[in-house]
Amino acid sequence: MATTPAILLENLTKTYGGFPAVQGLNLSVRPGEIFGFLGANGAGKTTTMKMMVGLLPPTSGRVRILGHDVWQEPAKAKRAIGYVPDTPILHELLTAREFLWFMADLYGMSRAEGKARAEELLALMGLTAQADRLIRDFSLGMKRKMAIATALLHRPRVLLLDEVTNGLDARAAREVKDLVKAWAREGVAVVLTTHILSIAEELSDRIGLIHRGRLIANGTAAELAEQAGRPGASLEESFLALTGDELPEEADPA
Ligand SMILES: Nc1ncnc2c1ncn2[C@@H]1O[C@H](COP(=O)(O)OP(=O)(O)OP(=O)(O)O)[C@@H](O)[C@H]1O
Repeated sequence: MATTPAILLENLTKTYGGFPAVQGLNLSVRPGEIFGFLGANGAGKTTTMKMMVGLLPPTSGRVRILGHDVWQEPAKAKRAIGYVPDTPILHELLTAREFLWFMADLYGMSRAEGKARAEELLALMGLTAQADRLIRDFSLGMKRKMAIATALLHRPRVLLLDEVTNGLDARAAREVKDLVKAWAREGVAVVLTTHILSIAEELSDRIGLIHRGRLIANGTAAELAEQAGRPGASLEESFLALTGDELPEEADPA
């Protein structure tokens, strides 16, 4: 029997006042798979991510997380999702530790479980020494690490990471990339957007290219080069060729 996809997008469409930001997206991501979602500025990546998390209602189409429709069964779907937004939203007047306790409470974790998980994640993100400082006084990178820790509190099976290495120094970025690989090995499905093509190339099992709201290519970096008509090309060359002015046919959903 085929495994239920971790993430399934069916004909997902979003129109902002007549402007088609995302058009008829079909995509399936397996448990344990890392899917890199690439596209130029304004291509529709963040809009798609927000629809996947249930923050933005689609104009049409649907999103299923482990078989649960994000809009019909929001509690079941959202319990499976960890989301790191491109702009982390944190409670600036709480300390790092307090914020994680607060979020654990919102997830319905017991106080003991929440506290233990908070300590584990503070240590994982290298924030233990800063745990009693106000988030307001954190650097951009430290705030990003807090957003990652928060997304992991409830041990999600699906991780949606929007520009997750933004603001991280080289060592922290390396650590986060290694963590993403380790989570995928444990069966977590990961979708990540990034403008850094080397990150997409290193981490992704499969890469999807969104251009003007449409998924125009989908496959490994080598397959994208084939789809661009340039076998052996680098991901950068394929990206530039595929997102040039001529619109290729829409990619097959995987
Ligand atoms: N709330 C909104 N109202 C109107 N248009 C919007 C809104 N949010 C996004 N858009 C438009 O939808 C398109 C897709 O935007 P989106 O933020 O999804 O792009 P993106 O691929 O994430 O871009 P970037 O790489 O620059 O973050 C853009 O043309 C943008 O201007």
